[in-house]
Amino acid sequence: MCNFQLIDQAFVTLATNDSYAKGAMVLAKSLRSHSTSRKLVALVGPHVSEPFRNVLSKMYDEVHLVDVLDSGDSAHLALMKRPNLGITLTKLHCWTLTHFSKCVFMDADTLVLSNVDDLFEREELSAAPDPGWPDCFNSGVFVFRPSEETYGKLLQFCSNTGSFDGKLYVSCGDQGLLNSFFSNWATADISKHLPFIYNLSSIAIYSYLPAFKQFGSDAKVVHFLGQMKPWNYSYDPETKSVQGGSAEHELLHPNYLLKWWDIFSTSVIPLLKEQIGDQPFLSESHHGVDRIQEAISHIHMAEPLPKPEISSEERKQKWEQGQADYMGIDSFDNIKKKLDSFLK
Ligand SMILES: O=c1ccn([C@@H]2O[C@H](COP(=O)(O)OP(=O)(O)O[C@H]3O[C@H](CO)[C@@H](O)[C@H](O)[C@H]3O)[C@@H](O)[C@H]2O)c(=O)[nH]1
Ligand SMILES: [Mn+2]
Repeated sequence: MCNFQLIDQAFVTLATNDSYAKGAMVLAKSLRSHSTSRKLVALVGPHVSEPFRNVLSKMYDEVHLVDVLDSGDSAHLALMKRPNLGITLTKLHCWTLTHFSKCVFMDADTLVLSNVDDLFEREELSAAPDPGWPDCFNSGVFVFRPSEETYGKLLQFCSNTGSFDGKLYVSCGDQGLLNSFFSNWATADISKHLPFIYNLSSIAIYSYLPAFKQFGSDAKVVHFLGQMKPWNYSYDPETKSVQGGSAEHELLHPNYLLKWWDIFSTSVIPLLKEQIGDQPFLSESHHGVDRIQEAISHIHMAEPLPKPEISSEERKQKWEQGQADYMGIDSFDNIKKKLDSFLK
């Protein structure tokens, strides 16, 4: 393969805040340690703090600030019509990276377990099936060709779709949007179906354990899909153990969660320390809102904070976005209880 092709192609990710930026850092490190020959590009939103941006700049070949509110293009217009499209529109910006001929988008909550440069042999739009509805692709890993024309069409599609039904408050994830846009993915061309091992989501481990036991060791990319992200847990580097979930996190993420934390603590924390000095990086609870929650929980001493109640409509929406609360209300035990009550 000639050199030109290598610098002409890139892995692209997105982070709109410091938490997802941590994910992007681990992703970059995992791509590099499996010797990718492609460029690494991060799209960041304006809420990513400067120290985090600096670290991203060290790990990525290019870091692009995407401020949809400030873009002055049709993305801005689409946002005016549908305010909940913020992060989705930021993700769509990857199509504007036209100095590359082909790219692979990877969610910031993915982790590479072996070299996946062969993905660049695929065409737009290649992706793996979504575990929840396999006739849809999961938009956590996909191959695409940057193009102003496609970008324009996507924005057009985005601002038109849904506007006729007046439900402007309904949040619109990029996955639904991309599946509607690339609507013949399920049937048109099997070469655009990536094997599931290129986007193994934790939810599949949970729903088809025997298959995971058989094929899990072939996984090339793991995707921490859902509400609990690796950075929401805490880590003890002495014992190399992860805390914060219930026993089910063992089932949900097995060793992948440990792998994520191992990379984060050995390769990312030192870079963050250079920027912001010593901080308790081994747990998210020391940042922002969580810090306040932590302070309150100290006042109540040993009493754990009750989880905020969520309405069944909100819960349904979260399920629809692939964000079931597996550690809490949607735990295996609770689901089993519900099923048992139906079967009685
Ligand atoms: O506040 C946010 C939220 C998301 N992201 C980025 O957007 C991606 C998708 O969000 P994520 O929380 O990873 O969603 P998932 O839990 O993976 O859920 C699903 O639903 C999303 C919305 O449709 C799709 O983007 C995902 O690919 C799909 O797996 C992230 O990885 C980040 O790259 C941010 O930068 N900031
Ligand atoms: Mn994801």
